[in-house]
Amino acid sequence: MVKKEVYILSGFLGSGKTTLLKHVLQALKDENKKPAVLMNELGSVSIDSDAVEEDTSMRELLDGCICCTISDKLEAQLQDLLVNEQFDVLIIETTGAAHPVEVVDSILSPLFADRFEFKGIITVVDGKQWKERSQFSPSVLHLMREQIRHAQFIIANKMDLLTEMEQGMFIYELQQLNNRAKVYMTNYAKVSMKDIFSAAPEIEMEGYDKASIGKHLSLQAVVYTFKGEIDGEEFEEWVRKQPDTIYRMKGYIPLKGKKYPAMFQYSYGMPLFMQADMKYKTNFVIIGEELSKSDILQSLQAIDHIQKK
Ligand SMILES: Nc1nc2c(ncn2[C@@H]2O[C@H](COP(=O)(O)OP(=O)(O)OP(=O)(O)O)[C@@H](O)[C@H]2O)c(=O)[nH]1
Repeated sequence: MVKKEVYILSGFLGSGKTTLLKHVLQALKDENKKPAVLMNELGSVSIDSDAVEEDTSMRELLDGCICCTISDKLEAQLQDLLVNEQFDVLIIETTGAAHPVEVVDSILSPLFADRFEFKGIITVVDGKQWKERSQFSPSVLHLMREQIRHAQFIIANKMDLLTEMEQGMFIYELQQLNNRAKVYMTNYAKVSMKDIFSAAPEIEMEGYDKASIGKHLSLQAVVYTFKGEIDGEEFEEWVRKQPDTIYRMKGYIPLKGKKYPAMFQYSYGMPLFMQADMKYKTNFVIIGEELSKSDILQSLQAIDHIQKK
């Protein structure tokens, strides 16, 4: 089955994400590719959905930020799109207050490992907002930096509102934060999408045991598929031993004595087990920075007790 390409549009409130979305949709149509859009708004009413024409499949996640309150709903929406809609490329526009890595995390969910091909995060930065960033709180500043840091493509937008000197400074500062991303200077987010579409996919998840996020992304994903049974205590011990550069783990763990594999969630130090009510594939995804893939796979193999017949 051909995997569907996924792009995440990120960027702080008002930076120009919806403006960019319109260009992206037009460019996809010009290439005869059918887009689908998933939009997330903090409020309970969507304001931007008018940007999407009626012939494009769209789902909306309202009243919450993808990253915290409704990540389960996001997965349900992704399932719904896969089952009910025909499309080639999925664009996820996140709320300006979202951390993009949390969204990548859902795309990399074990549920979708063989359906989606993650192509990258496109972050829009408002040059004027950036210039005046000292007015923002430390946590907002942190979020803006994170959105820039994790992008594969940076749209340095609203250049019309900056002098040439300021533009130079802006690009320099963006590159200080992320020198791996491609940076485009734009007015009204007008960028050649051909360049972005033709870039290599960021994460390949073929064969489940092989997942590498592209050379220029600091995040990595490792995927393991359990083949035998897992002892709960051994697994907890394994989790405790992992480095704190692991931000996220998620998957279905075939615990000894349980009918179905249990759903395991871990984010920023907090582990959580949930009973599943059906048999999911026992894929387990680990996302972080500076991970040793071989150590992770070997240590998981060591607690994966495959029954000998
Ligand atoms: N001057 C100027 N205005 C721009 C530019 N790009 C976008 N805008 C305007 O900035 C405003 C916000 O743009 P949007 O595309 O709605 O931004 P957004 O990131 O989707 O906003 P949220 O959904 O609130 O996060 C709109 O009024 C745009 O017309 C630009 O390059 N220059």
